[in-house]
Amino acid sequence: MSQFLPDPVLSVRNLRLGIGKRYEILHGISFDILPGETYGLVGESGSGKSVTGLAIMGLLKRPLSVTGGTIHFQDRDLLKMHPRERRQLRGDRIAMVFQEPMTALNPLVTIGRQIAEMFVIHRGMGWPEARRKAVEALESVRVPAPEERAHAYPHQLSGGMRQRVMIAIALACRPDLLIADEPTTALDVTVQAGVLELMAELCRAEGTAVLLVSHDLGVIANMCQRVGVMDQGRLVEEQDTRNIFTNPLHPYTRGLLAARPRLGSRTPGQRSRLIELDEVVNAKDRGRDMPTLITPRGPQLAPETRA
Ligand SMILES: Nc1ncnc2c1ncn2[C@@H]1O[C@H](COP(=O)(O)OP(=O)(O)OP(=O)(O)O)[C@@H](O)[C@H]1O
Repeated sequence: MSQFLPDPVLSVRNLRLGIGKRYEILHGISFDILPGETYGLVGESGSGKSVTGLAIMGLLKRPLSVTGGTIHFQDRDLLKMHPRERRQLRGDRIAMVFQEPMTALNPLVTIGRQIAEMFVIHRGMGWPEARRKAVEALESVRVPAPEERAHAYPHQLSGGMRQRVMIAIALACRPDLLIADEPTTALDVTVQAGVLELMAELCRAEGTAVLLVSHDLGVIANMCQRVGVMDQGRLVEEQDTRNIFTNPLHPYTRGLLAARPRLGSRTPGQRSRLIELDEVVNAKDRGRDMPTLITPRGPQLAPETRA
């Protein structure tokens, strides 16, 4: 790294994933994330964004496995770590927010207890103190009446509230890296912006680096300083976010931008919530606060738009 840049919190080099040796899914991708930076991974469905996040977390499931490359987290090679050490790191220094909180939360355990568990497991607190911290954590993600809500089960909350709980769990131990995989895709468009803004605000306050996986260029434009574009298991372009929208270099990126949904194609209800990407980029250029832009699930590229 240059002498002007801090050491990356995460450094992925030539990462390969496959099903056995025969079928390769990631063909050697490399990227760094700096402390406090939000780095976006964008690409159409099946391009390999989620498996990249899962590989970093050490949560790949068979038949998928890492077949080559390195993943360094604060100078430690995650792939060479003992599984026990890696488990300790997970939830503590590296945390993840998934797309669908219902699959990540335990339906049989109150949300207060699920948050408190983080403090018990990773901070060695007793339950009474951990419960108090859990209520504070609910307060920090702006869940109303946190004392009462701590006794609720996941199914008793709305989708937006459940995602806030997921964020509270993920950020409980103030991780250095948060992996957020389509954190708002399952939510109503009206709820998405609030949850994203909250996540950004909390991460900014703690200096947490974020790997944001999204198919949604609007979300990437709003949230990320740099972006990597994935296509069929390859990172085909990496740029500062503003440049990727004003000067996309790779034909695939140009296709992705050209295929983004336009305002004219939306329903009137959605239109009132949406602002064109160009407006976001222009706002960035003028150095004023960015308008909020959220788009529904992204387009699939037609084969002719590929490189
Ligand atoms: N458990 C699995 N077994 C076999 N192949 C898998 C498995 N999980 C993912 N894949 C394959 O890996 C590739 C990348 O999938 P991945 O889920 O990372 O894509 P993505 O870019 O995150 O897409 P999406 O936005 O739809 O989640 C796809 O070809 C997918 O079919």
